[in-house]
Amino acid sequence: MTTSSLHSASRPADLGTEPARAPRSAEPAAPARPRVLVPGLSRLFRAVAERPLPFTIAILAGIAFALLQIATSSVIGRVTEGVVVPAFATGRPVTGAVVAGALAIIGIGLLRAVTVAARRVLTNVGLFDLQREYRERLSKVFADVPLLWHRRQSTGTLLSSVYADVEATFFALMPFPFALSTVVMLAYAAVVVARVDPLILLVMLGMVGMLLALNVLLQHFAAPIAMESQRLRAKVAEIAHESFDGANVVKSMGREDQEEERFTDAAEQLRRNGIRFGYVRAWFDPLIDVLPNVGILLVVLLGAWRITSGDVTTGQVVEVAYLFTLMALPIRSFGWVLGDLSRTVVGWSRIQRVLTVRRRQTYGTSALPADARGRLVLDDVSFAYRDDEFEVLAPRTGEGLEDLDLAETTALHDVSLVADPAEGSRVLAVVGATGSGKSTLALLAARLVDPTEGSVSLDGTDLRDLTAPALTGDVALVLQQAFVFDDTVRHNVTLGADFDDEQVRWALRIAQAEGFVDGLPDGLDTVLGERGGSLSGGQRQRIALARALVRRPRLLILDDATSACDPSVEEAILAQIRTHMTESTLLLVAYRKSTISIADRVVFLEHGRVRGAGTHAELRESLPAYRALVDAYDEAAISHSLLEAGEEDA
Ligand SMILES: Nc1ncnc2c1ncn2[C@@H]1O[C@H](COP(=O)(O)OP(=O)(O)OP(=O)(O)O)[C@@H](O)[C@H]1O
Repeated sequence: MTTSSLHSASRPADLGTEPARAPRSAEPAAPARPRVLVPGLSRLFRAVAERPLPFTIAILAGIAFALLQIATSSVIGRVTEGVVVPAFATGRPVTGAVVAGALAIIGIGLLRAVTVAARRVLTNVGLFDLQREYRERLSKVFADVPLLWHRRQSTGTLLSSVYADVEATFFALMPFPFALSTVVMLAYAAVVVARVDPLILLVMLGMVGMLLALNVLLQHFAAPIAMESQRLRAKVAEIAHESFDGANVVKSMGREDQEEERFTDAAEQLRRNGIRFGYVRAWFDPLIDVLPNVGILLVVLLGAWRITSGDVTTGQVVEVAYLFTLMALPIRSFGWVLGDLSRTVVGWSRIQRVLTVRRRQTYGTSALPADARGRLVLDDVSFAYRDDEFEVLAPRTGEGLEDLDLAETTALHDVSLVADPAEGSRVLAVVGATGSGKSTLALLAARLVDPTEGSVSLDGTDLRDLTAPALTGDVALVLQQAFVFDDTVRHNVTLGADFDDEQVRWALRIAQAEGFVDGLPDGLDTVLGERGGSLSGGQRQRIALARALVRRPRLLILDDATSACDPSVEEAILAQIRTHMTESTLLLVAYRKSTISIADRVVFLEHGRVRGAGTHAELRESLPAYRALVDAYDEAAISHSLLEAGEEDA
C-alpha cells in the first residue's frame, strides 16, 4: 500500500455524514438554431474596429485589387475593339496596339499581385494579433476569478476555449477584407454593366441575389452543426484532459478500455458532426461555385443576341463576360465569410461565457504592520457554496446575487476561532469528520474564498482589506495535492522570487526535502518534469511545503499537506516548523493523532459548526465524538502499520 492510500485508509468515512455536494455547473443550453448573420457580421466588424490599421489597409488593398480587376476587363475590352476585331476585319495584326495592350495587362497584373500580398499579410497581422489578445484576455480571467470558479469548470473546456473557440471566432476574418472589397467591385461593375446594357445588369443582379440567398440557406443548415462541433471539440479536449490527469486511477483500476471507449465515442461524434458539416457544404458549395459560370454563359448568349441587334459591340460583351469571370472568386469570398459565420457566433458565445464572469478577486489597500505577530481571528464566519453563481451573473443581466434563487451548500455556520502566538495558540489544529468544513475553513483563512457572513482577520486587518502582495506574502496555504512545475527544484521553490540558494536549502531542510534533493542528479538544478512525475507523492508535497516555508509567511496553513509522507517524516516536518518558523502562526487541518498532539489548541468541527475548542487532552476528555474520531484515526494508522510490517515480513 502506498503512503497516500494510508492516508485515505486512516480517515474513517463513517464518522461523519457528508451532504451531497452541489452539482457542478453544466454548459448552458444553447439555442438549437442560433441567429448568425447579424451577430456574426457585427462581431467581424467589431474585430476590424479593434485592429483598424492592418484591416483598413487590407480592405483598401482588396478594393485596389477589385478596381484593377475591372481595369483588366476594360483593357481586354479595348484590346478586343482595337486589336482583335480590326485584325479579323483587315487580316493584319495591329502591332503597336498589341504591344500597348500586352504591357497594360502585365502592368495591371503586377499591381494586382502587390495588392494580394498586402491584403494577405495585413489580414494575418490583424487576425493573429486579435487571437493573441483574446487568448491573453481569457488567461487573465482565469487568473482573476476566484478559486471556486475554477473548481466548477472542466480544464478541457477551458483549454478548448483558449485554443479552438478563439480560432473559431476569428476564422471568418481571413476572407473578410476580400469580401468587403467585393462590395466596391460589385458596385463599380454594376455601373459598367449598366452602361453597356441594362439587360445584362439584370442577369448580374439576379446572380448576386441568388448567391446571397444560397449563402443564407447554407447558414440555416450549417450553424447548428458548427455549434455542435465546437461543443464536441471541447468535450474531446475535456475527456482527453481527464484521462491524462487521472492516468493513475485509470491504470490502477484497469479502466483503460472504458476510457478509450469514452474518448473514441466523443471523437466519433465529432467526426460524424464534421462529416455532416461537410455534407451540407457539399450541397451548397458546387451551386455557389457554378452560379458565376452560369452568369457568364447568360452574358455570352444575351450579348451575342444584343450584338446582332446592334445594341452592344463585341468588345463590350467580352469586357462584361470577363468581368463576370473575374468576379466569380471575390463573390465566392462572400460565401467563405458567410459559411464560417456560424463558427464566429458559436466561438464568440463560448468565449463570452468566460469573459463576462463578473466575480473577480478584488483586493484592498492595506498591508500588515512590520511587527504583526500572526493573530488569526475568524469572527462568526459562515460560508455557503452557491450553485452557478458565476455563470448566471453575466454583466448584462444586471441582477445581483441576492436576487437569484441559487442552490446553496452551507459548509460553515457561525464559526469563531482565534490562533494567537501571544495567547499560547500558535499552532492550531482543525479536526473534524469528512465534510465537516475543515478545507473550507483553510480556504477562508487563505482568502481563497470570502465569508458569506462574518470576517476573517489577521492581526486586526480583515483579509479582504489586504493588498494582493500583502496577502500572498503573509499567508501561505499548502494543499494535499501538491503541484510541481516542469522546472528545476530551485524554481519550484522560489517560483521566480528573489531567494538565494541558502534560503532555498533552509526551506527544503525544514520540509525534510534536502536529503532527497541532494540525491537528485543535478541537485537544485534538477528539472522535475511535468507535474513532478519523477517524484513520489510525499516528495512532491515536501517541495510544495518548502515553497511556502521559504516565504516565511505570518500565517501558514497546511491542509493535509503532508498526508503522503510517512508519519515519522510528517512528525519531523512539524517539529522543524515549530522550532524554526517561530514567527509564523500555524493552522493545521489534521488527520493523525501525532499531528493533532503537537498543536497548542484544537478546534473540533461537526457539520460546519465548532463543537469544541481546547487542548487535545481537554477535548478528549469532554467530547466523546472527538475522542471517537481521533481514536479511529489511530486505529487506522495502527492497522496500516501492521499491514506494512506484514508485507515486509512476507
Ligand atoms: N466547491 C464546492 N461546491 C459545493 N459544495 C462544496 C464544495 N466544496 C465543499 N463543499 C461542501 O462543503 C462541505 C464542507 O466541505 P469541506 O471540503 O470543507 O469538508 P472537509 O471537512 O474538508 O472534508 P474532507 O475531510 O473530506 O476533506 C461539504 O458538505 C461539501 O460537500
